[in-house]
Amino acid sequence: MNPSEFINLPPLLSARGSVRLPGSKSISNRVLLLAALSGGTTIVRDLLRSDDTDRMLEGLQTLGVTVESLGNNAYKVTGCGGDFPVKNAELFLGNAGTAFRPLTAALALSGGSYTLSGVARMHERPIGDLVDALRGLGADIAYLANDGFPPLQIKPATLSGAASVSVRGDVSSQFLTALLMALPLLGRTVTVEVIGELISKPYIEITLAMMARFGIVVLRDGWKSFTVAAGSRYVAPGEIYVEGDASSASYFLAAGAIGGGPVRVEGVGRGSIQGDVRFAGELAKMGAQIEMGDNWIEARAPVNGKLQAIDLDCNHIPDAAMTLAVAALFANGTTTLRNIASWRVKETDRIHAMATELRKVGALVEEGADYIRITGLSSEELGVSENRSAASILNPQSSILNPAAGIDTYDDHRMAMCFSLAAFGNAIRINDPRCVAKTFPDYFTEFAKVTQSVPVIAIDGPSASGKGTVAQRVANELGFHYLDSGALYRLLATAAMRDGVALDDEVALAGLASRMDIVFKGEQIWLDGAPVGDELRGEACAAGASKVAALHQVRAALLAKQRDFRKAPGLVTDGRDMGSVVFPDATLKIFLTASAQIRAERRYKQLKEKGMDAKIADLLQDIRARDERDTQRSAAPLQQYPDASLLDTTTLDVDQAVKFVLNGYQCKAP
Ligand SMILES: Nc1ncnc2c1ncn2[C@@H]1O[C@H](COP(=O)(O)OP(=O)(O)O)[C@@H](O)[C@H]1O
Ligand SMILES: Nc1ccn([C@@H]2O[C@H](COP(=O)(O)OP(=O)(O)O)[C@@H](O)[C@H]2O)c(=O)n1
Repeated sequence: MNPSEFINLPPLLSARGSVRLPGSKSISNRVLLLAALSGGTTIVRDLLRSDDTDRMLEGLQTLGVTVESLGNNAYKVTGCGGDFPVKNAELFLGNAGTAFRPLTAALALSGGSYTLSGVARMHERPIGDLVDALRGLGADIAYLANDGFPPLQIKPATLSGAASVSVRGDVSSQFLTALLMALPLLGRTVTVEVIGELISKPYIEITLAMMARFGIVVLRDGWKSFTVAAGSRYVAPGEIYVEGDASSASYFLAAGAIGGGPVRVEGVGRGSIQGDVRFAGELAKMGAQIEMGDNWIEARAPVNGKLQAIDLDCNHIPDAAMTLAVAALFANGTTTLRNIASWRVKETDRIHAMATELRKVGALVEEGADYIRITGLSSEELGVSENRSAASILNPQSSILNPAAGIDTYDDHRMAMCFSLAAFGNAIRINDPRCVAKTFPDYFTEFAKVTQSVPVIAIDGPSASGKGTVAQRVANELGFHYLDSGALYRLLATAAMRDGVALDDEVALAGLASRMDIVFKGEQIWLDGAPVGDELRGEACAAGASKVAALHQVRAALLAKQRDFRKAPGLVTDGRDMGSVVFPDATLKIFLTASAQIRAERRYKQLKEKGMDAKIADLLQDIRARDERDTQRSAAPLQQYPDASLLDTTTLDVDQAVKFVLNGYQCKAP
């Protein structure tokens, strides 16, 4: 993990498309262990390849189990019938709870000497309740650091023959899962009594369903006790398919609900054994339109475009509930997610992490021991009309996120994936995005495929080529916002001259650039509370602008200010580096030019119309000087980049130029 890495997500306009989900982590790791504990071979298809499943695969291989890759996420596991060939081993299991807990139980009952360790966070995640239960069966397990926490030392033991064992169910359901999966190794009847209210019950359903696929029927009394009968042995099912990950589905379904949709996930559906498919039903309670087939689910925005807050007990969807917390940003009202105490002992303290990061994007959040309450930004507060899409409800200007700071992800894959949804409100930076490798290494690529960012038309070119005129006309035609980026450099030159800052004092100019308070109101521009007059359009100001624009720190200081203009439904912008630096992912890039002579004549006419004095020869000289400076500087020089279309207006009128851009956009628009 490299916390200094980040991914910048552009502001998103809509979501549409379909995603084939990676295999479920919970099912993958259970299947691998059960296949290893079985007699015979199992072909596992659609296995998830991720950090957590890699830890389980490595662990099993270290224990002498043969696992062969068949390609295309298929593996052949040759089971050892519960008797691991390697009797002395050290296992490192990263932060994979679904590997650590079940392996602890299986190894404790298997008669070898093993140490199990993980990353620092794994050593903070409690395991005492499982160890206590295993000790109740006679297992010899010692804590190598702190009591109740990994790392662990397991030694061969004389097992006690106890007919029943109890385990707490209210901290992590993985303790019960681990015990149940290991009990058939004892070869006698044992009953597990659950103490306390069992949390995350759907994960126990997955455990029972998987054990059944491997030939073991667990007798149960509701959620209170579970019995594995004498003579139960795991039998390899031959071939088994891993379902798509239902928790991973939640991000895409929420994207469909927030960004219009339809977004379809393939790999889970009505026939799924994973509890997290019930997330779709909870999203429907927020107003989303949901359709479901045996092996797919599809989500769209509510009919009226607005998600509604909910008050929900999330015991049945502990992981996917995190997605609801971020969806709550886009809902009217206050959402309360209850019964989520288990969030506190996951990859990180998820209640605290979620609260901290949601506040960064402007939400009002209340954090409790086992609940979180989130108030997003309602359309009433923002004056958004009824028929706008849900994505427009979160007004980007209301966001208090400092893009340079970004969203922290706490080495928690779900934090990273959840917060990608916040980009429906505003551009967002996600720190350490590679933590998604825990369960979904290609997440951001897949997310980009089904989301459409707010479109940008970037028009770059030399002075007086007609960029501003064409850009404004195109913006009007499309109903998009318009940014005259040159105005920012002109305003900086104006402010510098006003404050007596030298036009080559890079540090002072960069400071001034980041402090400037700029408001565009139609044709009128305000700088630090005062309207700016026609002097902004004069060549003296333009020459000053071109000088300050050559300074790297100035350009860096103005970068975020320019990107802030990218708002739904779209942006048309003109300048020198719009397509190359400021909006490199622009939908359409145009390099607009004309001969220097024509440009000087146009500028002359333009200045005359404004009643300003000028001479064509002087203007031609100024334009050439500026062209030279703008193209030769090292910071974001003016150039026609290969991905920009050339539009030479020397012999074109404005209407023709506008048509060229509109046609180009129509061909590229999402
Ligand atoms: N294709 C064109 N043909 C003729 N005149 C144009 C054309 N495009 C723009 N103009 C005129 O040239 C002048 C300079 O255009 P402007 O948009 O200010 O250029 P820039 O933003 O590139 O400096 C404006 O008065 C505009 O009406
Ligand atoms: N994106 C931009 C826009 C303007 N600029 C600088 O700011 C100066 C004035 O820009 P402008 O767009 O207002 O100038 P004109 O093209 O309208 O003459 C340019 O000569 C550039 O040096 C820039 O460097 N990058």
